[in-house]
Amino acid sequence: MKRIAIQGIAGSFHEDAARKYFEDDVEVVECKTFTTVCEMIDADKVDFAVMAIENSIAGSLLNNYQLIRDFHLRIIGEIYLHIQMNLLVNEGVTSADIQHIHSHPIALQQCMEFIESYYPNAKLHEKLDTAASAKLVAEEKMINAAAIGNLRSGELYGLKTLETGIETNKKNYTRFLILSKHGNPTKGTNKASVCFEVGHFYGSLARVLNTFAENQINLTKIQSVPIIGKPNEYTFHVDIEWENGENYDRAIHQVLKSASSLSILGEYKRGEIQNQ
Ligand SMILES: O=C(O)C(=O)C[C@]1(C(=O)O)C=C[C@@H](O)C=C1
Repeated sequence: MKRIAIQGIAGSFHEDAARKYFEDDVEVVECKTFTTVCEMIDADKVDFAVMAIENSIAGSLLNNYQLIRDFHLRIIGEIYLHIQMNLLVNEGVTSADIQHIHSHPIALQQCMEFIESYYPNAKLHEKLDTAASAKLVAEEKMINAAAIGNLRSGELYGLKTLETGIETNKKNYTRFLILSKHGNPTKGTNKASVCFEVGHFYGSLARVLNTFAENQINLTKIQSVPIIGKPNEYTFHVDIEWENGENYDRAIHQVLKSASSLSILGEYKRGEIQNQ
């Protein structure tokens, strides 16, 4: 059984992602912060980590890009999870009783339309993860509060579901990266995450991007991450996909000539977004 570090506790979406990717062959190691997650891999206390990197509504988790670089972690895979949110309460609690709503900040953001329409006066409480909110509402036997999370967290902590599918946009996906300390060479890779820096002159970024295009490398994401302590300077993180591995190798060799630095954070098999 593989030991997997996640930020959050059992019942969180991170646990779902870990179970789905490793087909339930997991012992989840709960961590309070993403930094602890990275420390656990670094200290060889876990085999892998699962880390959210972006959500289709809330956007990228910029700090996680930084952590992956700081800890020199390898990206060995990815998984997309369709995120459905639910309003969870203790037995006997009705919608009229709800004055407080607890959840992860991104989960609250994903349900803002529902909250503003039905609970405009509720006090929102940001917690470390959705499952921790469900656990808190259950353990404290709150009778004027609800948690927002997945159905499993409700079952796990004994809450009932008052409303289901309360996310604003039904096409709500979170992409999770699978991280390890030592990347194992995998066969059949068709995607890579790389990061690079370019000089401050016109066309420097365009030249790198053109190199990918000229080699038929499909760019699926570009994210600039500020370099701390260097105002107006950025590291560019890109995700790229290819049909032919030779094109990828050639593109990387050519990019090395125009970027001032380049790191390959991982080569892996692209995850599929399953349309619901
Ligand atoms: O709180 C959780 O359950 C998490 O796994 C965190 C998290 C996130 O970081 O975005 C994961 C998926 C959802 O987008 C909402 C919250």
